Amino acid sequence: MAQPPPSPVPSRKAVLSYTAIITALLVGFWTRYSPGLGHSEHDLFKSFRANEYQCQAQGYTTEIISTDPLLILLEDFVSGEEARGIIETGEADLKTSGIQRPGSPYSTVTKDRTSSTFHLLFTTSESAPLPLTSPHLTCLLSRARDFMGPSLLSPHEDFGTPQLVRYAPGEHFDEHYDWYENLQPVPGRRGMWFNRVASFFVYLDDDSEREGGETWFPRIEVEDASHDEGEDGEGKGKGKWKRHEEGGVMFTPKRGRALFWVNLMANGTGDRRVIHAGLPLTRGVKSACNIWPRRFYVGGR
Ligand SMILES: O=C(O)CCC(=O)C(=O)O
Ligand SMILES: [Fe+2]
Repeated sequence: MAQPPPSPVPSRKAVLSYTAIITALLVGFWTRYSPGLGHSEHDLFKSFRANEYQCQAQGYTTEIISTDPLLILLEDFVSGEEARGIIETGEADLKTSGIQRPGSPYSTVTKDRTSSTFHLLFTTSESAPLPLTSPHLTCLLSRARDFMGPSLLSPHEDFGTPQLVRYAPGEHFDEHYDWYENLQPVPGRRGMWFNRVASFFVYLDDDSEREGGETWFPRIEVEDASHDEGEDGEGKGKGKWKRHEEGGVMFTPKRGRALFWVNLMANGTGDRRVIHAGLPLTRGVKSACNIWPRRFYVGGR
């Protein structure tokens, strides 16, 4: 007897295999070619936390300290509630930062400012990665994105992993750059590279006992405040910043205060003028948050 012709309807097994293959291809394509995490801070916020926490509008002020390189001082950039939430999110994971080596987040260190020779960078502070699922952090990141605007941080670029840092008395952070000497691979995205186009350094706590711990930019000069002491003797910086005796400008930590600066020059190379340090904390505690917006490059170093 003749065999019946093969059925034109694919078997159940075949349909399942096709579906599995197509899904794997789609996932692979997404992982490799999707542009950054994009609005991850908004998306994560919306999807996980919308019913639990609403971002509050935050009226902050700005003061341009330097236009070239661009360095801006922000006041009230984070609310007390957000600052407390961010500290709570990261503090259980704080670990001694220790000595950083090449390839680590701070791979570009020069202590003598004239050579680009690698020196070991020393920080005695503690640090912890901050998960993007923290609602307070996502509110801050979305404010940071709006502050930068899409020409400096395009919608498909992101903030990588923000970091909580904490200093105890005697702790400091040597002079360093936040940008990398070489482009870094974007984990999980073959062919995608990044560098830290700018930095936000946000002070998160207030400690009436605190002394020291200023953030110092030795190569950014401001007009000498001593020419204009004013009635309070605080000079033009009004207690927010002042000239360092060895040159450059240093900023006093205060909750809500933040520094924003641009790390990369127009041609994409790191700007050596934004070298900075965390001066030794002599009393109290200092907690802050690093946010490093990433510029993406496709196709290699
Ligand atoms: O502690 C400071 O004032 C600066 C810290 C810093 O620059 C960093 O963590 O990258
Ligand atoms: Fe830094």
